[in-house]
Amino acid sequence: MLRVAVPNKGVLSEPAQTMLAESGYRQRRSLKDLAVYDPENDTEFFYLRPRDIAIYVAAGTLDVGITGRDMLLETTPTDGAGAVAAEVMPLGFGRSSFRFASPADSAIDEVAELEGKRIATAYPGLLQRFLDSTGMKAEVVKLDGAVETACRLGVADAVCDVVETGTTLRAAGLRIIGEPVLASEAVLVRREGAEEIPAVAQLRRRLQGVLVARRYVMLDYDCPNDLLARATAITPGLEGPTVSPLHTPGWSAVRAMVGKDDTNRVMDDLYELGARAILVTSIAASRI
Ligand SMILES: Nc1ncnc2c1ncn2[C@@H]1O[C@H](COP(=O)(O)OP(=O)(O)OP(=O)(O)O)[C@@H](O)[C@H]1O
Ligand SMILES: O=P(O)(O)OC[C@H]1O[C@H](OP(=O)(O)OP(=O)(O)O)[C@H](O)[C@@H]1O
Ligand SMILES: [Mg+2]
Repeated sequence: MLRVAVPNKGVLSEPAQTMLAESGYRQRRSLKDLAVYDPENDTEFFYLRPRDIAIYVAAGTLDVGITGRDMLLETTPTDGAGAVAAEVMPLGFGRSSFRFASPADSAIDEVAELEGKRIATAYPGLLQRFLDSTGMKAEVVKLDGAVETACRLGVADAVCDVVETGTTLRAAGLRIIGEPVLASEAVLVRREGAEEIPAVAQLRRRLQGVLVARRYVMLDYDCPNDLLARATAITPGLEGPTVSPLHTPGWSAVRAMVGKDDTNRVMDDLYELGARAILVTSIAASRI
């Protein structure tokens, strides 16, 4: 049986469950469910705090888990002793960055000026690792959340926190300083060195299938044969586009996968070239 850890709360919880459901796994019906068994896939899902997930996976009590890259690194010991969890694949949601910010009216506007200052964070391990790697000395003030308020209340001179839109920072009168310490997103984690088992390989393929279905669309168009070489250079597809003859002599039908973000540019380019009947359809699921 495969045992999988899923975030039970927070911003990662719902998208993680949606992705697993789209991958064909049964998910919990009620927010109160602590675990769910999916008999069809012989897989049990455990709903745990994202901060704890890498710990269960490193211990080997659960085979794989979904958590944030920042949470994984925060809970990974750096002393080299004992088993650790490692990132297997990024999952494309829960994107955020971990970065420094200081009060907009303060004199601290560069990372180097944090030397000797008090920095509040809910990720003391990540912050300490950054300080050690740069040789900076600063006092790490460990908080549990709502870190943005720490400067206003006088317990810190700056913060190092999770930023997505920056709304929370701005509302607290803070401004970003320096480059991100880490770019994070939800990731699938597995015990480092664990042997590959078929159930994990299947889960990975299914998650990859959802990622592809989300990132690509299917593009169909009709193209005069003398333009085929140029048209298929615009839509190379993954392995290569499917080209079939149209009933009308001198024309072909072309089918290729295209990155979702590129769809309109590609359609414009094809139309200008002379392709017609350009249609886009979404992909519901895939195995690549
Ligand atoms: N606004 C956000 N947008 C995207 N990802 C975020 C956002 N806030 C947090 N995250 C990510 O979600 C993960 C877990 O954060 P979450 O807020 O769920 O846990 P927490 O802060 O430890 O717990 P809680 O907020 O329940 O006290 C982290 O990997 C973090 O990078
Ligand atoms: O840049 P933004 O889009 O504003 O998002 C970032 C905020 O979201 C998270 O807070 P959360 O709601 O998890 O509260 P917490 O600080 O108590 O963890 C994070 O800790 C930031 O505070
Ligand atoms: Mg939070």
